[in-house]
Amino acid sequence: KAMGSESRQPMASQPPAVLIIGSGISGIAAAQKLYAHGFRNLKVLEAKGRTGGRIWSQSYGKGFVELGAQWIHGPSPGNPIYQLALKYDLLDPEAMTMENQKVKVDGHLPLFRISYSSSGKIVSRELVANITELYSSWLEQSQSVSQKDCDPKASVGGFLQQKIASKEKDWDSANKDMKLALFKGLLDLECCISGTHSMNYVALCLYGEYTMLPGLDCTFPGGFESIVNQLKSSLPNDTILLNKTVKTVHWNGTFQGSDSQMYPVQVQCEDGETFEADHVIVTVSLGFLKEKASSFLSPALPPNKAQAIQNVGFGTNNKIILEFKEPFWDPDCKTIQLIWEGESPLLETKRNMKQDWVKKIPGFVVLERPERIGHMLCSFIAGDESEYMETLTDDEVLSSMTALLRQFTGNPELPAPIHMFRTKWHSEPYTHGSYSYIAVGASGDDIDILAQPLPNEGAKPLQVLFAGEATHRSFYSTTHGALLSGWREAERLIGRYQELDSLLNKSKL
Ligand SMILES: Cc1cc2nc3c(=O)[nH]c(=O)nc-3n(C[C@H](O)[C@H](O)[C@H](O)COP(=O)(O)OP(=O)(O)OC[C@H]3O[C@@H](n4cnc5c(N)ncnc54)[C@H](O)[C@@H]3O)c2cc1C
Repeated sequence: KAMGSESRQPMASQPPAVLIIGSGISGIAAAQKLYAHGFRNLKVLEAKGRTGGRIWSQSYGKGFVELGAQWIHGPSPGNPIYQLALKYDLLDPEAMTMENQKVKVDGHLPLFRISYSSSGKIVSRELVANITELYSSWLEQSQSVSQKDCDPKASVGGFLQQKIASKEKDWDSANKDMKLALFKGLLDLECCISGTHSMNYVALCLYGEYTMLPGLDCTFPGGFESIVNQLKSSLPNDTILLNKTVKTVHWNGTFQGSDSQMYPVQVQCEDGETFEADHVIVTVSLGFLKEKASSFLSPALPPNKAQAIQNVGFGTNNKIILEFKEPFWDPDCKTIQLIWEGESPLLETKRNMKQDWVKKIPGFVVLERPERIGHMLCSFIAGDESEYMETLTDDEVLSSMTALLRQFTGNPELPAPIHMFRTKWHSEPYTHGSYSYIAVGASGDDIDILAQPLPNEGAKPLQVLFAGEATHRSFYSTTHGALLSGWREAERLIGRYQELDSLLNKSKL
């Protein structure tokens, strides 16, 4: 008998077979919730040799270096990652205080602790503070643009450029160039936050759809992966199959399983192994779907879903993490800003990638817990320059970064870093970028369409379900959005079987 049909057996006598593709936080969260609700015929198929996906904590020294997600964004009661981290006691005491949870950041950029210019000078703190304040207020305005009066072709970059251009006229020539360079750096930083090449790609009308939670961002002393490991520990050991790359999800079919039962879905792996199932939850990244959607599902996705995959944006943000024998920054310094003189957000500059890719780096974050991991600076770089950086050798990146720091600190003798980590999220074939954003031309509905299961109705509904950060309308691009999307799809299945079980019980009365 085909499983998943209206007449299927209740859970207790015939557990539905559920496959989850991907062991990132969304896949693990879906598995954990389903297992907790009695789903015992459950497998997670993961292409890589590790779980966690874009949560990737590399053990180093006596601590961890985060190659993927780093901060709990908005650690407060509304953030499920934070709530779980509290439950499992995974945070430092200061991250658990009420004061921390109440801080309202509202997208305001923290002021960089020290700002160097490309001519090796320290830029006045007052100037940096003024420009950062102005920029943050415009950014806040861009988040509250009314959708009703908004031109659908407008971008956040365009909105900010207009604001800058309108102020530029009043600036005297003495520090006009420095102000423009400061704005350019802040826009480059915004590209890292949004995971895009240019803020001109990010839709203005929907910028406010992303919901920012209160709370001062915090990190996991035992690595972000400690939360994945906690959730994973509730599953039997043989639930997650690593190095199991899914090639095609065949749905709307009739496939015989090894138990001789018939199933509507068959998942075919790259190594030739097949798995039959009643339901598959696809949690692969939007980057992977953009690349592979046409062959990943058979029959192909309905046109509205294929279009939504194209419409929603997905870009690259990478980290370059440098370890120094001794810090050249002050003990209380948490961030270092780089300001490229001569750059302007109002000029479209043609880049010579080989020499100019570093110009996209807005600065550094000083990594916490140096007593465990050494003296580390982490820089971020987004967009085409970031993807170009991935093509360079480690030696090339390291020597460019050393030269960059020597130039900006004005110290040609600055010792070179002793170690470097850098990510290549665009070249990762099972991620193909970093995270999603709402691109110009997309609508919030596109995200909802991405999340819609297939088919939605009929005799065998919910064969293919979709989770992952890009399917969460207000928390896309984050770990909490990913987690909630996994729970959402698990609950969709749980609800379905509760309905069927109650129908069956009624018919027995
Ligand atoms: C550099 C960087 C910094 C970030 N910083 C933060 C941060 O500070 N805070 C925050 O909240 N978020 C941050 N994020 C975003 C966050 O990491 C992601 O939103 C979240 O981890 C995504 O989880 P997911 O389960 O949706 O996807 P993933 O973690 O990508 O999981 C999908 C899984 O599917 C697997 N897969 C793909 N294709 C196949 C296939 N064909 N067969 C089998 N398996 C497959 C992948 O290998 C992967 O393990 C950051 C991301 C990056 C890249």
